[in-house]
Amino acid sequence: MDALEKMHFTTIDYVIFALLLVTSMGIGLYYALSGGRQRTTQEFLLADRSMSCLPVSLSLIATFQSAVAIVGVPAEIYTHGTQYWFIGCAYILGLFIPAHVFIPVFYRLHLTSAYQYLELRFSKPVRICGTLTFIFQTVIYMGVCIYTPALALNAVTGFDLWGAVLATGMVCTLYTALGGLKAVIWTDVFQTIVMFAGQLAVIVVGVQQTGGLAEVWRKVWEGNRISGIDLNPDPTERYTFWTLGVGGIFLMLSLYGVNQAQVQRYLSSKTEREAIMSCYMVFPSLQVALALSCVMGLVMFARYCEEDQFHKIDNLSKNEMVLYFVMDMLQDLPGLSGLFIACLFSAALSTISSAFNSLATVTMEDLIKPHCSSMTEARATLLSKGLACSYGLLCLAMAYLTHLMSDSVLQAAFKIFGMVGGPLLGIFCLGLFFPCANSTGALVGLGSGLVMAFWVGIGSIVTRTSGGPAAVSQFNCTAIQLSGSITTAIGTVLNSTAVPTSTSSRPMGLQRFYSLSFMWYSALSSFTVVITGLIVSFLTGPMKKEDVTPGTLSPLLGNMLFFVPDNIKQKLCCVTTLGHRPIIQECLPAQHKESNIQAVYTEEEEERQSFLPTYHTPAVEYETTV
Ligand SMILES: CC(C)(CO)[C@@H](O)C(=O)NCCC(=O)O
Ligand code: NA
Repeated sequence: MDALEKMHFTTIDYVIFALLLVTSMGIGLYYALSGGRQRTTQEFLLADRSMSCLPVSLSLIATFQSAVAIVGVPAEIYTHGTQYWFIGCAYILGLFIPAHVFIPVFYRLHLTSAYQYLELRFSKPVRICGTLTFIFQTVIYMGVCIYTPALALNAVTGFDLWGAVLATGMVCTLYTALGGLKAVIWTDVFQTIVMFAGQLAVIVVGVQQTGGLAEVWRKVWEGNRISGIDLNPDPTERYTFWTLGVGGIFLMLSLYGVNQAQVQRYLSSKTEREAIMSCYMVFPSLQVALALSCVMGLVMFARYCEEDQFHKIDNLSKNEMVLYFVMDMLQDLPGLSGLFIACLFSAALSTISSAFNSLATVTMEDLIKPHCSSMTEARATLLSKGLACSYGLLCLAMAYLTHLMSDSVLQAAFKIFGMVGGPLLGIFCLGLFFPCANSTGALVGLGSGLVMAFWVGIGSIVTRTSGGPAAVSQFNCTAIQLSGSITTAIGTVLNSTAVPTSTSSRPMGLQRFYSLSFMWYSALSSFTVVITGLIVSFLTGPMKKEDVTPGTLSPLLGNMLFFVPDNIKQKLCCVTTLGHRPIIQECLPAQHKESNIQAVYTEEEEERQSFLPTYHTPAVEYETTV
């Protein structure tokens, strides 16, 4: 990059970028001064449980759509073709399952932190381990998120790297600490719109400058960027239909099903129905987000595939390409490059603000409150704000750590999600679907899931084998006109063979284990948790059905075991069916009868019943059957 001259921002670009920061601050201040003025933890951490589905859904997609995806996905498409786009298939089950499995249980238990569930279902130590794992995951992830846009901006425009990190970190900390979850959600809405607008603007101008849609299509087609579906079953191939469409489901579940940042948004919804609706509404928006970044990669390819353009971008790192493309193209259109920078930073801000708020929530609810039961609401709220600020500072420190690490940021994010998020997904599944799982099983399971994930994850980093070929050689669209058949033949081979092009022999033994595609990390580690958890539970004495807290098992359990005779089912998992409605029958222990940890059934019960065809029975039915 140093060889290339740095590009420059005009005043209007700076103004647009500043407007993003000022508007976000303004939203923070508005919620600091309106409503309940952020005087209770309910308002600060859960937006008074009053949100409707539209803002919640936009906020849900904003949380895990950071600058990492905005710069990472187009670079991936540019270098390897559109295979990655198949991750869109994973969104179907990846959102449907959270909506109908995780949301109902969490919402009805009236939780604040997702990890409260682990205490209700297992024990306090499990809750604390879950919380610490989440904190670990989020702290690393937010370092990558804040660093990525600053690095890209610095590489291409020479804009001060740490200045950008500091400015975004500070603004984000301030509006998060002042305005609470309401500010976080509404800034997410604003920032998501800016994000879409920025990407769309770049695509429109890009298509125009490349000579129109037909020309872009011709170039990407002849340049072999349109990948057919790759059904290669080899789990070490980085991206195939299986790693993306099936492995991706587990990734999505760990993010949209059990991650505190998302669970907190479901819980802030007015009703359970709104929470489920918001999860449904994520689907189209996430497809749009994916399509925008994939198309941007294609336009980028069309622009640089000519012989004389090729060198401009070919020697850049994957994290710098997109910004170079944007600045190169928009140089004569003042304002538009500013809009794209705003898009990049919007994506980053909306992710780290969610991180600060969810970290403050779990630290308060899971680590502090249980030990200070006498704390006043005012003190607790003040402390939560202090926590949000402290995590803001920690985020800056993490940005520095990321600086020391070098990897494609998209792969880095997926590895973090899989290595740490996967075991968390496993422990929630163990609790929801396996009544016999006990607390020891859960703890050992979580531990072994983490060990397994770190073993393969660190192994892949040390041996540099993270799943298949690192880079496919570039295809040049003019070269194809000259020797089309040869290049097409190479392309076909690349798309269909199991043999990594970079190494001549298949990795064997442990080496092969280390080269597992990172898209499988979530599935691998969550299965490890469930299987180890079950084995240890059986060895140490499975949980007795009377001891399982009501409302902590998935109501779908009965439906899923429809083929098992009722009496065995009852023995197996204390679930029985009454007509078509599964109920958790005999599990209701005497001590829970009037306990407040029983599932909460509100006046929306009726509405919910009509919304979902086969569902959990209201609390009344517990009483009649016990
Ligand atoms: C989480 C998914 C896969 C959902 O599409 C996507 O947003 C993504 O690729 N995220 C990468 C991580 C990030 O953008 O921070
Ligand atoms: Na974001």
